[in-house]
Amino acid sequence: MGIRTGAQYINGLKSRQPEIWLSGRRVTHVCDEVVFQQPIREIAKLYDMQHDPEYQDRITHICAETGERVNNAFLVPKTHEDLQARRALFEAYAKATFGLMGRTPDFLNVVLTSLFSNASFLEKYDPQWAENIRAYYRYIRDNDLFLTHAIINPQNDRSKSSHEQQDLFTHLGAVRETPQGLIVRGAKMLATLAPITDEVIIYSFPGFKPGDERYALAFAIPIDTPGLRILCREPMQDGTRSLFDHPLASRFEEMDAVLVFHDVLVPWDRVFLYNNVEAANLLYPKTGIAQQPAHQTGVRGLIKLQFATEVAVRLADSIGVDVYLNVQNDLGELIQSVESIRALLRIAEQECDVLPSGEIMPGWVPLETIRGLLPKMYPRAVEVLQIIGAGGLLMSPTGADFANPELAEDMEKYYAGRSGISGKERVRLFKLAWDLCGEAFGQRLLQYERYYTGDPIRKRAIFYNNYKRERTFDMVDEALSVLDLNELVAKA
Ligand SMILES: Cc1cc2nc3c(=O)[nH]c(=O)nc-3n(C[C@H](O)[C@H](O)[C@H](O)COP(=O)(O)OP(=O)(O)OC[C@H]3O[C@@H](n4cnc5c(N)ncnc54)[C@H](O)[C@@H]3O)c2cc1C
Ligand SMILES: O=C(O)Cc1ccc(O)c(O)c1
Repeated sequence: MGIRTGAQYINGLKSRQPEIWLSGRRVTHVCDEVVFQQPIREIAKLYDMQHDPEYQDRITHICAETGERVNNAFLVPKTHEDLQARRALFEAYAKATFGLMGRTPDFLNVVLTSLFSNASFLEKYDPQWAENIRAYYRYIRDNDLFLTHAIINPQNDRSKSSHEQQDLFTHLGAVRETPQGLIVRGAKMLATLAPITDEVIIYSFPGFKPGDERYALAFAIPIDTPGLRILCREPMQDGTRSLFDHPLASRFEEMDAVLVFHDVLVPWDRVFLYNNVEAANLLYPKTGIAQQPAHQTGVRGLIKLQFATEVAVRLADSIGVDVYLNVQNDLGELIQSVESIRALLRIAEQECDVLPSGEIMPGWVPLETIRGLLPKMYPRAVEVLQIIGAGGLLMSPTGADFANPELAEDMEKYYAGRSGISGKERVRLFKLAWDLCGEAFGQRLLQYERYYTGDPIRKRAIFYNNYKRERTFDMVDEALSVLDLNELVAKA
Protein backbone atom coordinates (compact mmCIF):
# COMPACT_ATOMS: atom_id res chain seq x y z
CA MET A 1 0.00 0.00 0.00
CA GLY A 2 2.66 2.60 0.95
CA ILE A 3 1.83 6.14 2.04
CA ARG A 4 -1.59 6.71 3.61
CA THR A 5 -3.77 9.80 3.44
CA GLY A 6 -5.16 11.54 6.53
CA ALA A 7 -8.56 10.01 5.80
CA GLN A 8 -7.03 6.52 5.70
CA TYR A 9 -5.34 7.17 9.04
CA ILE A 10 -8.67 8.28 10.55
CA ASN A 11 -10.49 5.27 9.06
CA GLY A 12 -7.88 3.06 10.70
CA LEU A 13 -8.66 4.66 14.09
CA LYS A 14 -12.39 4.19 13.48
CA SER A 15 -11.93 0.51 12.69
CA ARG A 16 -10.66 -0.28 16.19
CA GLN A 17 -11.82 0.09 19.77
CA PRO A 18 -8.80 0.21 22.08
CA GLU A 19 -9.52 0.26 25.82
CA ILE A 20 -9.00 3.96 26.54
CA TRP A 21 -9.83 5.46 29.95
CA LEU A 22 -10.26 9.22 30.22
CA SER A 23 -11.37 11.08 33.37
CA GLY A 24 -12.96 8.00 34.91
CA ARG A 25 -14.86 6.70 31.90
CA ARG A 26 -14.26 4.40 28.97
CA VAL A 27 -13.90 6.10 25.60
CA THR A 28 -15.94 4.16 23.09
CA HIS A 29 -14.97 5.86 19.83
CA VAL A 30 -11.74 7.83 19.92
CA CYS A 31 -12.66 9.91 16.85
CA ASP A 32 -15.89 11.07 18.53
CA GLU A 33 -14.09 12.16 21.71
CA VAL A 34 -13.81 15.93 21.60
CA VAL A 35 -10.46 15.98 23.47
CA PHE A 36 -8.82 13.91 20.73
CA GLN A 37 -10.45 15.41 17.66
CA GLN A 38 -8.03 18.28 17.04
CA PRO A 39 -4.82 16.26 17.66
CA ILE A 40 -6.22 13.61 15.26
CA ARG A 41 -6.69 16.36 12.65
CA GLU A 42 -3.11 17.56 13.18
CA ILE A 43 -1.70 14.04 12.67
CA ALA A 44 -4.00 13.47 9.67
CA LYS A 45 -2.54 16.61 8.09
CA LEU A 46 0.94 15.06 8.29
CA TYR A 47 -0.33 11.97 6.44
CA ASP A 48 -1.91 14.23 3.81
CA MET A 49 1.38 16.09 3.32
CA GLN A 50 2.76 12.86 1.85
CA HIS A 51 0.35 13.32 -1.08
CA ASP A 52 0.79 17.07 -1.43
CA PRO A 53 2.93 17.94 -4.51
CA GLU A 54 4.61 20.66 -2.43
CA TYR A 55 6.00 18.05 -0.03
CA GLN A 56 5.81 14.63 -1.66
CA ASP A 57 9.30 14.49 -3.17
CA ARG A 58 10.82 15.98 -0.04
CA ILE A 59 9.30 13.65 2.55
CA THR A 60 8.70 10.37 0.70
CA HIS A 61 10.65 8.12 -1.69
CA ILE A 62 10.13 5.01 -3.79
CA CYS A 63 10.99 1.94 -1.76
CA ALA A 64 13.68 -0.12 -3.54
CA GLU A 65 12.21 -3.35 -2.14
CA THR A 66 8.55 -2.89 -3.08
CA GLY A 67 8.48 -0.12 -5.70
CA GLU A 68 5.88 1.67 -3.58
CA ARG A 69 6.10 5.23 -2.30
CA VAL A 70 6.93 5.25 1.42
CA ASN A 71 7.83 7.84 4.04
CA ASN A 72 11.47 8.93 4.41
CA ALA A 73 11.46 7.75 8.04
CA PHE A 74 11.77 4.23 6.60
CA LEU A 75 14.94 5.07 4.67
CA VAL A 76 18.10 3.41 6.00
CA PRO A 77 20.61 6.25 5.52
CA LYS A 78 23.70 5.20 3.56
CA THR A 79 24.65 8.56 2.01
CA HIS A 80 24.57 12.21 3.01
CA GLU A 81 21.69 12.65 0.55
CA ASP A 82 19.73 10.04 2.54
CA LEU A 83 20.40 11.97 5.74
CA GLN A 84 19.23 15.16 4.06
CA ALA A 85 16.09 13.36 2.88
CA ARG A 86 15.36 12.31 6.45
CA ARG A 87 16.08 15.81 7.74
CA ALA A 88 13.69 17.30 5.15
CA LEU A 89 10.95 15.04 6.54
CA PHE A 90 11.69 15.88 10.19
CA GLU A 91 11.73 19.56 9.33
CA ALA A 92 8.48 19.48 7.35
CA TYR A 93 6.59 17.66 10.13
CA ALA A 94 8.10 19.82 12.87
CA LYS A 95 7.29 23.05 11.02
CA ALA A 96 3.70 21.88 10.48
CA THR A 97 3.36 21.50 14.27
CA PHE A 98 5.83 24.27 15.36
CA GLY A 99 7.87 21.48 16.98
CA LEU A 100 5.19 21.20 19.67
CA MET A 101 4.18 17.62 18.92
CA GLY A 102 7.05 15.38 19.94
CA ARG A 103 5.76 11.99 18.93
CA THR A 104 4.66 12.51 15.33
CA PRO A 105 4.79 9.25 13.29
CA ASP A 106 8.32 9.91 11.98
CA PHE A 107 9.85 9.53 15.46
CA LEU A 108 9.05 5.86 16.13
CA ASN A 109 9.26 4.92 12.48
CA VAL A 110 12.91 6.00 12.63
CA VAL A 111 13.39 3.90 15.80
CA LEU A 112 11.92 0.93 13.95
CA THR A 113 14.07 1.51 10.87
CA SER A 114 17.14 1.50 13.11
CA LEU A 115 16.06 -1.77 14.76
CA PHE A 116 15.53 -3.23 11.28
CA SER A 117 18.92 -2.19 9.91
CA ASN A 118 20.71 -3.41 13.05
CA ALA A 119 18.69 -6.59 13.52
CA SER A 120 21.93 -8.61 13.24
CA PHE A 121 22.50 -7.65 16.90
CA LEU A 122 19.39 -9.65 17.85
CA GLU A 123 20.38 -12.54 15.58
CA LYS A 124 23.24 -13.42 17.92
CA TYR A 125 20.73 -14.10 20.71
CA ASP A 126 17.86 -15.56 18.71
CA PRO A 127 17.59 -15.48 14.88
CA GLN A 128 13.80 -15.50 15.24
CA TRP A 129 13.86 -12.13 17.05
CA ALA A 130 15.80 -10.60 14.15
CA GLU A 131 13.40 -12.09 11.61
CA ASN A 132 10.43 -10.76 13.64
CA ILE A 133 11.72 -7.19 13.76
CA ARG A 134 12.51 -7.23 10.03
CA ALA A 135 8.99 -8.45 9.21
CA TYR A 136 7.46 -5.93 11.60
CA TYR A 137 9.38 -3.03 10.02
CA ARG A 138 8.10 -4.06 6.57
CA TYR A 139 4.55 -4.34 7.91
CA ILE A 140 4.64 -0.85 9.44
CA ARG A 141 6.40 0.69 6.42
CA ASP A 142 4.08 -0.85 3.84
CA ASN A 143 0.92 -0.01 5.79
CA ASP A 144 2.25 3.38 6.93
CA LEU A 145 1.18 2.82 10.53
CA PHE A 146 1.53 5.11 13.53
CA LEU A 147 3.23 3.83 16.69
CA THR A 148 3.40 4.89 20.32
CA HIS A 149 6.01 3.55 22.74
CA ALA A 150 6.39 3.01 26.47
CA ILE A 151 9.89 2.27 27.64
CA ILE A 152 9.86 3.39 31.28
CA ASN A 153 8.63 1.48 34.31
CA PRO A 154 5.95 3.22 36.37
CA GLN A 155 7.38 5.53 39.04
CA ASN A 156 6.78 3.36 42.13
CA ASP A 157 10.06 2.87 43.97
CA ARG A 158 12.99 4.00 41.86
CA SER A 159 15.49 2.81 44.48
CA LYS A 160 14.58 -0.81 43.70
CA SER A 161 14.89 -2.87 40.55
CA SER A 162 11.87 -4.40 38.82
CA HIS A 163 11.96 -7.77 40.60
CA GLU A 164 12.25 -6.01 43.99
CA GLN A 165 9.03 -3.98 43.64
CA GLN A 166 6.18 -4.83 46.02
CA ASP A 167 4.34 -6.87 43.44
CA LEU A 168 6.13 -9.10 40.92
CA PHE A 169 4.04 -7.56 38.13
CA THR A 170 3.97 -3.88 38.99
CA HIS A 171 6.51 -3.41 36.21
CA LEU A 172 5.61 -5.05 32.92
CA GLY A 173 6.92 -8.61 32.83
CA ALA A 174 6.39 -12.00 31.22
CA VAL A 175 3.98 -14.24 33.17
CA ARG A 176 4.20 -17.43 31.12
CA GLU A 177 4.77 -18.86 27.68
CA THR A 178 1.95 -20.41 25.65
CA PRO A 179 2.07 -22.07 22.21
CA GLN A 180 0.61 -18.83 20.76
CA GLY A 181 2.96 -16.43 22.46
CA LEU A 182 3.95 -14.68 25.67
CA ILE A 183 1.50 -13.59 28.33
CA VAL A 184 2.59 -10.23 29.81
CA ARG A 185 1.33 -8.36 32.88
CA GLY A 186 2.08 -5.02 34.54
CA ALA A 187 2.53 -1.39 33.52
CA LYS A 188 4.77 0.83 31.42
CA MET A 189 4.85 4.61 30.96
CA LEU A 190 4.56 7.13 29.36
CA ALA A 191 2.91 6.43 26.03
CA THR A 192 2.43 9.81 24.37
CA LEU A 193 -0.43 9.96 21.85
CA ALA A 194 -1.31 6.30 22.58
CA PRO A 195 -5.10 6.77 22.15
CA ILE A 196 -4.71 7.94 18.56
CA THR A 197 -2.07 5.48 17.34
CA ASP A 198 -2.31 2.14 15.56
CA GLU A 199 0.32 0.08 17.38
CA VAL A 200 2.51 0.14 20.49
CA ILE A 201 6.13 -0.94 20.70
CA ILE A 202 7.66 -1.83 24.06
CA TYR A 203 11.38 -1.79 24.83
CA SER A 204 13.43 -0.36 27.69
CA PHE A 205 16.29 1.91 28.62
CA PRO A 206 19.29 -0.10 29.87
CA GLY A 207 19.54 -0.77 33.61
CA PHE A 208 18.32 -4.34 34.06
CA LYS A 209 19.92 -6.26 36.92
CA PRO A 210 20.29 -10.03 37.36
CA GLY A 211 16.88 -11.20 38.57
CA ASP A 212 15.10 -8.86 36.12
CA GLU A 213 14.94 -11.48 33.34
CA ARG A 214 11.15 -11.52 33.04
CA TYR A 215 11.16 -7.72 32.51
CA ALA A 216 13.83 -7.80 29.81
CA LEU A 217 11.34 -7.61 26.95
CA ALA A 218 10.78 -5.99 23.57
CA PHE A 219 7.65 -6.51 21.49
CA ALA A 220 4.95 -4.72 19.52
CA ILE A 221 1.17 -5.24 19.38
CA PRO A 222 -1.87 -3.48 17.94
CA ILE A 223 -3.14 -0.75 20.27
CA ASP A 224 -6.53 -2.52 20.56
CA THR A 225 -5.09 -5.84 21.74
CA PRO A 226 -7.42 -7.36 24.35
CA GLY A 227 -6.26 -6.73 27.93
CA LEU A 228 -4.25 -3.60 27.04
CA ARG A 229 -5.59 -0.64 29.01
CA ILE A 230 -4.68 2.97 28.12
CA LEU A 231 -4.98 5.18 31.22
CA CYS A 232 -4.88 8.82 30.11
CA ARG A 233 -3.65 11.64 32.30
CA GLU A 234 -6.07 14.47 33.00
CA PRO A 235 -6.49 16.43 29.77
CA MET A 236 -5.17 19.99 29.78
CA GLN A 237 -7.90 21.28 27.50
CA ASP A 238 -11.45 20.12 26.95
CA GLY A 239 -11.36 20.23 23.18
CA THR A 240 -13.74 23.19 23.00
CA ARG A 241 -11.41 26.14 23.68
CA SER A 242 -11.26 28.68 20.86
CA LEU A 243 -8.40 29.15 18.47
CA PHE A 244 -8.43 32.87 19.36
CA ASP A 245 -7.98 32.30 23.10
CA HIS A 246 -5.66 29.29 22.87
CA PRO A 247 -4.01 29.31 19.45
CA LEU A 248 -1.64 26.47 20.42
CA ALA A 249 -3.24 24.64 23.35
CA SER A 250 -6.44 24.17 21.33
CA ARG A 251 -4.49 22.40 18.57
CA PHE A 252 -1.42 20.57 19.71
CA GLU A 253 -2.05 18.82 23.01
CA GLU A 254 -0.47 15.37 22.99
CA MET A 255 -2.13 13.02 25.45
CA ASP A 256 0.21 10.97 27.67
CA ALA A 257 -0.86 7.61 29.07
CA VAL A 258 0.17 4.77 31.32
CA LEU A 259 -0.26 1.40 29.66
CA VAL A 260 -1.49 -1.45 31.82
CA PHE A 261 -1.25 -4.96 30.46
CA HIS A 262 -3.78 -7.36 31.99
CA ASP A 263 -2.43 -10.73 30.91
CA VAL A 264 -2.00 -9.65 27.31
CA LEU A 265 -1.03 -12.23 24.69
CA VAL A 266 1.95 -11.18 22.57
CA PRO A 267 2.14 -13.52 19.55
CA TRP A 268 5.60 -15.10 19.12
CA ASP A 269 6.12 -13.34 15.79
CA ARG A 270 5.84 -9.99 17.60
CA VAL A 271 8.46 -10.80 20.25
CA PHE A 272 11.80 -9.07 19.55
CA LEU A 273 13.61 -9.81 22.82
CA TYR A 274 12.72 -11.83 25.88
CA ASN A 275 14.24 -13.17 29.07
CA ASN A 276 17.71 -11.79 28.37
CA VAL A 277 19.13 -9.05 30.60
CA GLU A 278 22.33 -8.68 28.58
CA ALA A 279 20.50 -8.22 25.25
CA ALA A 280 18.02 -5.78 26.82
CA ASN A 281 20.85 -3.67 28.27
CA LEU A 282 22.71 -3.62 24.94
CA LEU A 283 19.68 -2.89 22.76
CA TYR A 284 20.13 0.89 23.00
CA PRO A 285 23.86 1.13 22.32
CA LYS A 286 23.96 -1.63 19.68
CA THR A 287 20.98 -0.85 17.46
CA GLY A 288 21.18 2.95 17.09
CA ILE A 289 17.73 3.46 18.62
CA ALA A 290 18.95 6.46 20.59
CA GLN A 291 21.25 7.94 17.95
CA GLN A 292 19.08 7.73 14.81
CA PRO A 293 15.91 9.21 16.36
CA ALA A 294 18.01 11.87 18.12
CA HIS A 295 18.38 13.37 14.61
CA GLN A 296 14.58 13.68 14.49
CA THR A 297 14.33 15.00 18.07
CA GLY A 298 17.16 17.47 17.41
CA VAL A 299 15.47 18.91 14.31
CA ARG A 300 12.10 19.07 16.09
CA GLY A 301 13.68 20.63 19.19
CA LEU A 302 15.37 23.27 17.05
CA ILE A 303 12.06 24.28 15.44
CA LYS A 304 10.37 24.45 18.86
CA LEU A 305 13.14 26.64 20.30
CA GLN A 306 13.12 28.81 17.20
CA PHE A 307 9.36 29.21 17.46
CA ALA A 308 9.52 30.23 21.15
CA THR A 309 12.31 32.68 20.25
CA GLU A 310 10.29 34.21 17.42
CA VAL A 311 7.32 34.65 19.75
CA ALA A 312 9.59 36.36 22.33
CA VAL A 313 11.01 38.74 19.71
CA ARG A 314 7.56 39.68 18.41
CA LEU A 315 6.22 40.05 21.96
CA ALA A 316 8.99 42.46 22.94
CA ASP A 317 8.60 44.44 19.74
CA SER A 318 4.81 44.67 20.13
CA ILE A 319 5.06 46.66 23.38
CA GLY A 320 8.21 48.55 22.51
CA VAL A 321 10.41 47.03 25.22
CA ASP A 322 13.16 45.78 22.90
CA VAL A 323 14.70 49.24 23.04
CA TYR A 324 16.09 48.24 26.46
CA LEU A 325 19.49 46.65 26.87
CA ASN A 326 18.30 43.92 29.28
CA VAL A 327 15.56 42.82 26.88
CA GLN A 328 17.96 42.85 23.92
CA ASN A 329 20.35 40.78 26.01
CA ASP A 330 17.72 38.12 26.80
CA LEU A 331 16.57 37.96 23.18
CA GLY A 332 20.15 37.82 21.92
CA GLU A 333 20.73 34.87 24.26
CA LEU A 334 17.74 32.99 22.82
CA ILE A 335 18.87 33.63 19.26
CA GLN A 336 22.35 32.37 20.12
CA SER A 337 20.78 29.23 21.60
CA VAL A 338 18.90 28.63 18.35
CA GLU A 339 22.04 29.20 16.31
CA SER A 340 24.05 26.83 18.54
CA ILE A 341 21.55 24.00 18.04
CA ARG A 342 21.40 24.73 14.29
CA ALA A 343 25.20 24.52 14.07
CA LEU A 344 25.35 21.33 16.15
CA LEU A 345 22.84 19.66 13.83
CA ARG A 346 24.94 20.56 10.81
CA ILE A 347 28.04 19.15 12.52
CA ALA A 348 26.13 15.98 13.47
CA GLU A 349 25.18 15.49 9.82
CA GLN A 350 28.75 16.15 8.62
CA GLU A 351 30.65 14.16 11.22
CA CYS A 352 28.74 10.91 10.87
CA ASP A 353 29.46 7.50 12.31
CA VAL A 354 29.66 4.87 9.55
CA LEU A 355 28.70 1.31 10.47
CA PRO A 356 30.22 -1.79 8.81
CA SER A 357 26.84 -2.29 7.08
CA GLY A 358 27.26 1.09 5.35
CA GLU A 359 24.52 2.72 7.44
CA ILE A 360 25.43 6.20 8.59
CA MET A 361 24.35 7.79 11.84
CA PRO A 362 24.64 11.50 12.62
CA GLY A 363 27.53 12.04 15.07
CA TRP A 364 26.69 11.10 18.63
CA VAL A 365 28.80 13.83 20.31
CA PRO A 366 26.93 16.77 18.70
CA LEU A 367 23.59 14.94 19.05
CA GLU A 368 24.17 14.25 22.74
CA THR A 369 25.32 17.85 23.17
CA ILE A 370 21.96 18.96 21.78
CA ARG A 371 20.26 16.51 24.13
CA GLY A 372 22.13 18.07 27.05
CA LEU A 373 21.59 21.71 26.06
CA LEU A 374 17.92 21.77 25.02
CA PRO A 375 16.58 20.83 28.47
CA LYS A 376 18.24 24.05 29.68
CA MET A 377 17.67 26.27 26.64
CA TYR A 378 13.97 25.59 26.22
CA PRO A 379 13.00 26.31 29.86
CA ARG A 380 15.10 29.48 29.58
CA ALA A 381 13.12 30.53 26.48
CA VAL A 382 9.92 30.02 28.49
CA GLU A 383 11.39 32.11 31.32
CA VAL A 384 12.29 34.93 28.91
CA LEU A 385 8.71 34.92 27.57
CA GLN A 386 7.46 35.27 31.15
CA ILE A 387 9.93 38.05 31.92
CA ILE A 388 9.22 40.06 28.79
CA GLY A 389 5.45 39.53 28.87
CA ALA A 390 5.32 40.33 32.60
CA GLY A 391 1.86 41.51 33.78
CA GLY A 392 0.73 41.81 30.19
CA LEU A 393 0.40 38.03 30.10
CA LEU A 394 -2.32 38.30 32.73
CA MET A 395 -4.37 41.11 31.21
CA SER A 396 -5.65 39.37 28.07
CA PRO A 397 -9.44 39.37 27.68
CA THR A 398 -11.16 36.75 25.52
CA GLY A 399 -12.25 36.56 21.90
CA ALA A 400 -15.82 37.05 23.17
CA ASP A 401 -14.83 40.45 24.64
CA PHE A 402 -13.47 41.51 21.27
CA ALA A 403 -16.68 40.35 19.60
CA ASN A 404 -18.89 42.54 21.83
CA PRO A 405 -19.41 45.99 20.19
CA GLU A 406 -20.01 47.57 23.60
CA LEU A 407 -16.37 46.86 24.52
CA ALA A 408 -14.85 47.63 21.12
CA GLU A 409 -13.50 51.07 21.98
CA ASP A 410 -11.89 49.93 25.23
CA MET A 411 -10.38 46.88 23.55
CA GLU A 412 -8.76 49.02 20.90
CA LYS A 413 -7.58 51.80 23.19
CA TYR A 414 -6.30 50.00 26.28
CA TYR A 415 -5.00 46.78 24.76
CA ALA A 416 -3.14 48.30 21.82
CA GLY A 417 0.64 47.94 21.74
CA ARG A 418 3.25 50.36 20.45
CA SER A 419 2.23 52.56 17.55
CA GLY A 420 1.06 50.35 14.67
CA ILE A 421 0.05 47.33 16.84
CA SER A 422 -3.72 47.12 17.29
CA GLY A 423 -5.41 45.88 20.45
CA LYS A 424 -6.43 42.64 18.80
CA GLU A 425 -2.98 42.05 17.35
CA ARG A 426 -1.27 42.59 20.69
CA VAL A 427 -3.68 40.37 22.61
CA ARG A 428 -3.34 37.58 20.04
CA LEU A 429 0.45 37.69 20.40
CA PHE A 430 0.21 37.58 24.19
CA LYS A 431 -2.17 34.62 24.00
CA LEU A 432 0.29 32.79 21.79
CA ALA A 433 3.01 33.49 24.37
CA TRP A 434 0.78 32.48 27.30
CA ASP A 435 0.04 29.09 25.73
CA LEU A 436 3.81 28.51 25.67
CA CYS A 437 4.78 29.99 29.03
CA GLY A 438 1.74 29.97 31.30
CA GLU A 439 -0.86 27.37 30.39
CA ALA A 440 -0.67 23.79 31.70
CA PHE A 441 -0.19 22.97 28.02
CA GLY A 442 3.03 25.05 28.02
CA GLN A 443 4.26 23.47 31.26
CA ARG A 444 3.86 20.04 29.69
CA LEU A 445 5.85 21.22 26.67
CA LEU A 446 8.61 22.27 29.04
CA GLN A 447 8.50 19.01 31.00
CA TYR A 448 8.59 17.12 27.72
CA GLU A 449 11.78 18.91 26.64
CA ARG A 450 13.40 18.06 29.97
CA TYR A 451 12.50 14.41 30.15
CA TYR A 452 11.34 12.85 26.89
CA THR A 453 14.66 11.17 26.30
CA GLY A 454 15.39 10.20 29.88
CA ASP A 455 16.74 11.98 32.93
CA PRO A 456 19.05 14.75 31.60
CA ILE A 457 21.28 14.54 34.69
CA ARG A 458 22.07 10.86 34.23
CA LYS A 459 22.27 11.27 30.46
CA ARG A 460 24.94 13.94 30.80
CA ALA A 461 26.90 11.78 33.25
CA ILE A 462 26.79 8.86 30.78
CA PHE A 463 27.90 11.25 28.03
CA TYR A 464 30.85 12.40 30.13
CA ASN A 465 31.95 8.85 30.93
CA ASN A 466 31.73 7.73 27.28
CA TYR A 467 33.53 10.85 26.09
CA LYS A 468 36.30 10.32 28.64
CA ARG A 469 36.71 6.70 27.55
CA GLU A 470 37.19 7.75 23.91
CA ARG A 471 39.64 10.64 24.43
CA THR A 472 43.08 11.04 25.91
CA PHE A 473 43.03 14.76 26.76
CA ASP A 474 46.72 14.97 25.76
CA MET A 475 46.96 18.75 25.37
CA VAL A 476 47.50 18.68 29.12
CA ASP A 477 50.56 16.42 28.71
CA GLU A 478 51.83 18.68 25.92
CA ALA A 479 51.54 21.74 28.15
CA LEU A 480 53.22 19.98 31.02
CA SER A 481 56.06 18.71 28.82
CA VAL A 482 57.10 22.35 28.24
CA LEU A 483 58.08 22.49 31.89
CA ASP A 484 60.43 19.57 31.28
CA LEU A 485 61.98 21.44 28.34
CA ASN A 486 62.66 24.46 30.56
CA GLU A 487 64.29 22.24 33.07
CA LEU A 488 66.44 20.83 30.29
CA VAL A 489 67.46 24.34 29.19
CA ALA A 490 68.29 25.28 32.77
CA LYS A 491 70.40 22.23 33.14
CA ALA A 492 72.28 22.86 29.87
C1 LIG B 1 5.68 14.93 28.58
C2 LIG B 1 6.42 13.62 28.56
C3 LIG B 1 6.19 12.71 27.53
C4 LIG B 1 6.84 11.48 27.53
N1 LIG B 1 6.60 10.60 26.50
C5 LIG B 1 7.13 9.37 26.56
C6 LIG B 1 6.82 8.39 25.56
O1 LIG B 1 6.12 8.66 24.59
N2 LIG B 1 7.29 7.14 25.73
C7 LIG B 1 8.08 6.80 26.80
O2 LIG B 1 8.48 5.66 26.89
N3 LIG B 1 8.43 7.71 27.72
C8 LIG B 1 7.97 8.98 27.64
N4 LIG B 1 8.30 9.89 28.59
C9 LIG B 1 8.97 9.40 29.81
C10 LIG B 1 10.40 9.73 29.88
O3 LIG B 1 11.12 8.74 29.18
C11 LIG B 1 10.78 9.76 31.37
O4 LIG B 1 10.12 10.86 31.94
C12 LIG B 1 12.27 9.90 31.57
O5 LIG B 1 12.91 8.73 31.17
C13 LIG B 1 12.62 10.14 33.05
O6 LIG B 1 12.09 9.12 33.84
P1 LIG B 1 11.04 9.43 35.00
O7 LIG B 1 10.12 10.48 34.52
O8 LIG B 1 10.49 8.15 35.43
O9 LIG B 1 11.92 10.08 36.15
P2 LIG B 1 12.68 9.30 37.30
O10 LIG B 1 13.66 8.34 36.71
O11 LIG B 1 11.69 8.71 38.23
O12 LIG B 1 13.46 10.47 38.00
C14 LIG B 1 12.83 11.32 39.00
C15 LIG B 1 13.92 12.15 39.67
O13 LIG B 1 14.78 11.31 40.45
C16 LIG B 1 16.13 11.36 39.98
N5 LIG B 1 16.61 9.97 39.87
C17 LIG B 1 15.84 8.85 39.67
N6 LIG B 1 16.61 7.75 39.61
C18 LIG B 1 17.88 8.16 39.76
C19 LIG B 1 19.13 7.47 39.76
N7 LIG B 1 19.21 6.15 39.57
N8 LIG B 1 20.24 8.21 39.92
C20 LIG B 1 20.18 9.55 40.08
N9 LIG B 1 19.01 10.26 40.09
C21 LIG B 1 17.88 9.57 39.93
C22 LIG B 1 16.08 12.01 38.59
O14 LIG B 1 17.24 12.79 38.34
C23 LIG B 1 14.83 12.88 38.67
O15 LIG B 1 15.15 14.13 39.20
C24 LIG B 1 7.72 11.15 28.59
C25 LIG B 1 7.95 12.06 29.61
C26 LIG B 1 7.33 13.29 29.62
C27 LIG B 1 7.61 14.25 30.74
O1 LIG C 1 17.44 10.91 22.73
C1 LIG C 1 16.79 11.21 21.73
O2 LIG C 1 16.65 12.38 21.38
C2 LIG C 1 16.17 10.12 20.93
C3 LIG C 1 15.23 9.25 21.68
C4 LIG C 1 14.30 9.79 22.53
C5 LIG C 1 13.40 8.97 23.22
C6 LIG C 1 13.44 7.60 23.00
O3 LIG C 1 12.55 6.80 23.60
C7 LIG C 1 14.38 7.06 22.15
O4 LIG C 1 14.37 5.72 21.94
C8 LIG C 1 15.27 7.88 21.48
